[in-house]
Amino acid sequence: MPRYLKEPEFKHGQVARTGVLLINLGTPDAPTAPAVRRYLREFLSDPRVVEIPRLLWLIILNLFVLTTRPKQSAAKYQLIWKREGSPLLTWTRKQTLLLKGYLGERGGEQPVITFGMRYGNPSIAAGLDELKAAGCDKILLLPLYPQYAASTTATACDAAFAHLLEYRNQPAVRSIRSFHDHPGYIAAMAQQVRDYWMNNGRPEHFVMSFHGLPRYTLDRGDPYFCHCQKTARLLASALQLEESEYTVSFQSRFGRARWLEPYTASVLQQLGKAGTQRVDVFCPGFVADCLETLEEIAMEGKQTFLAAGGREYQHIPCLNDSALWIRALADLTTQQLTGWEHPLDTPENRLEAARIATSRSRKMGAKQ
Ligand SMILES: C=CC1=C(C)c2cc3[nH]c(cc4nc(cc5[nH]c(cc1n2)c(C)c5CCC(=O)O)C(CCC(=O)O)=C4C)c(C)c3C=C
Ligand SMILES: [Fe+2]
Ligand SMILES: [Fe+2]
Repeated sequence: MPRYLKEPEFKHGQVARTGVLLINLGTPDAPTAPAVRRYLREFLSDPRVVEIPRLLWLIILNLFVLTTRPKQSAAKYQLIWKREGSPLLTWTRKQTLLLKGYLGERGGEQPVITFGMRYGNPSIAAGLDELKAAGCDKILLLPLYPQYAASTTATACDAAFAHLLEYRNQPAVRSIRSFHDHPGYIAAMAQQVRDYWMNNGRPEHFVMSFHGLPRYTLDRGDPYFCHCQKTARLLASALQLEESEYTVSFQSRFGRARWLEPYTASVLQQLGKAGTQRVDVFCPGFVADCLETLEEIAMEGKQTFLAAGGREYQHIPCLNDSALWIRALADLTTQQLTGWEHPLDTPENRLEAARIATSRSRKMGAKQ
């Protein structure tokens, strides 16, 4: 039964607020095979992620993928797991706290900020419930994927909208579709890379590696590939790189189908074979370091490049908690919230709400 049939949700005297829900992919609860299996089951059962005929895929998923991959992936997660937990979760939590602090420093009315994960914990539903309990009647969804893909951004919004089916008193909702060309995001990445080069010297070749997608997504109209190319072009231009000095590639291929090309592993192999002295790899599509950057790029990528004959390999960390990135997040948020005032959010109504709240708490106090 939908929850709204059971619960009256209208609270008299509650002051309306604005909420921001940061959303990321999610990660297993522990680096163990059972926890990774639970996570992969939820992730890979999403029809937005694997678009092959349902029945066929559920058979493959249950008979082959979930019987072998959890153990292999858990071993990889063990290599990158931190004392506080999964890097993706800890960075997302830190970004949320820093954004709160940053907006707090700007003064004025502050939105309520929290985060939710599309798969695993804490969920998008829990994040929305938290915002609702705080009295938010306007909610901004901010999926932390710079480039739009149906398998990431769209499914994150789907999950949020699906949870709203449970509410009687729904908030107004806005969502950020992509920020692949946002000047603040590009500037933050350019600074991150420049700082790295200042401390560690410059490479002979620079690789920008994005998460891959099946090639059919491009044919079906997903803008992801084009968003990645635009991000790469803007970042290369901010770094004043010539076209011959960098390569754009796609990592994390899953399954046997053709994915977006060139594949990062092939690019690293070719660069190694060509005797490149030093390659630096940066992952603009990930705003937080995670399994795909810390294991696949920093560890596996290095092995691939060195085994092919390359000399030196560096993985440049993702934006994580860098100052310009938190500022970019604050700008993205503020730009969306500006001009979204509630028509009834007048000083008179706020005063009225405060009066109701005060008289109610006085009555409660008298009872005790
Ligand atoms: C940044 C954008 C991402 C896109 C686009 C994306 C598409 C996509 N991914 C898979 C399969 C897997 N991805 C896995 C991990 C993973 N993927 C992203 C981001 C994107 N995925 C992140 C941030 C992570 C890391 C999560 C973490 O816990 O650190 C995994 C799980 C690990 C493994 O077993 O390899 C799978 C599987 C598909 C099929 C897909 C698009 C169709
Ligand atoms: Fe992925
Ligand atoms: Fe991977």
